[in-house]
Amino acid sequence: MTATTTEQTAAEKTGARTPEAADVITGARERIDTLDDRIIGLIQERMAVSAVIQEARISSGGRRVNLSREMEVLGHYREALGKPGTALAMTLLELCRGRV
Ligand SMILES: O=C(O)C(=O)C[C@]1(C(=O)O)C=C[C@@H](O)C=C1
Repeated sequence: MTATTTEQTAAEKTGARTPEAADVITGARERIDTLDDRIIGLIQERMAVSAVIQEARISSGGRRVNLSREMEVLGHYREALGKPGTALAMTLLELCRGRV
């Protein structure tokens, strides 16, 4: 690429060394972008449901956080995804807690 142009070839964008590999990667990246949009939508839906629970608990006089339930959620993700699942669940709980 020269200093005067910002256009990249498919191979440069994907890191592939052949046009065939570049096509595979470009198609798979589109699927990943679609999956990421769905995952983000599901996370936003989870945040809204979690807010309903926390609101009900707080307005009934309870606490926002329920640690025993958080342990169940962490265990669920760890069983499905291993150690990184725990980190993912902690991030999800951080996103979901304290929005009420
Ligand atoms: O299940 C609950 O009791 C919730 O409040 C939901 C939730 C969650 O987002 O999973 C959020 C906060 C609590 O500390 C525990 C879990």
